[in-house]
Amino acid sequence: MSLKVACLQLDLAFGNPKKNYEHAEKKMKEALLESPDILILPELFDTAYDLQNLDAIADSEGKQATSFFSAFAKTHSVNIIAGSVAKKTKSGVTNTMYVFNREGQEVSQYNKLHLFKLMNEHLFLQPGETKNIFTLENSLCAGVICYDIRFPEWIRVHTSAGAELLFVVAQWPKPRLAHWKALLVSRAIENQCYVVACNRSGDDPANTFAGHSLIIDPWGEIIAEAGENEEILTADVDLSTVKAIREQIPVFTDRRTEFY
Ligand SMILES: O=C(O)CCC(=O)C(=O)O
Repeated sequence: MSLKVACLQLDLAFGNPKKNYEHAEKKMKEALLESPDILILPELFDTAYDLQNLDAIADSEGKQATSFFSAFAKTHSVNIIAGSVAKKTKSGVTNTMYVFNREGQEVSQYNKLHLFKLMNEHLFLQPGETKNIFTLENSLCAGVICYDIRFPEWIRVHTSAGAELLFVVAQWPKPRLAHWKALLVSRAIENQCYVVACNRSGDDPANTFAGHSLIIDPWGEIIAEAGENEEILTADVDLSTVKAIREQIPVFTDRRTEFY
């Protein structure tokens, strides 16, 4: 089965959820002109990296994200990986990915498991504790957030449970663009899965972001790559190739887990 995915590589306003929602809605409508099956937004698309002000600006219990994306998905009959949002809960703020299907139903919610100390996330955010596997269009998918891609064992937990399509949402800084590409291509090759990775563009007071959202096939070939600026990146992913490659080089059944 072939699915058209559309990564919305957005520039984000620092600490301004209202502006970011308005901009995201405009870009989501623009993306619909290409009739995608799945829209993907970047990490913390609502607040950007304004961690110091999260208490004031984070989305209380994710209510805004849930109502906005659920309605958009249903109205336009499109699946949405709603990037991630800063979700305020009684026990702190989480960096939370929401996923909605075409009917507007929430099919998954995931809190970033690995917090990135280099950008002080651990001082402002609560880490997640559960994995993120869900079904869209009868396909088993997984979703992770930015720094998570440096942990191959975490991705393997998802693909060994059957995920064939991995979504990555990020605010990955430009100085480590080479890592971004190498890590994503490696995750695709070793897990023999599609990787659809949506980064942000632009900068904030402390960082310049890399852009270069990527869509990679299960052989590790980059089938679409964005530039540095805002862009809607689309590609068709044919999930039958996952099965074919997993049969050709059966790494999942060849694993010797008794030794590791
Ligand atoms: O691992 C990296 O180099 C970047 C990670 C990051 O920016 C994040 O998780 O927000």
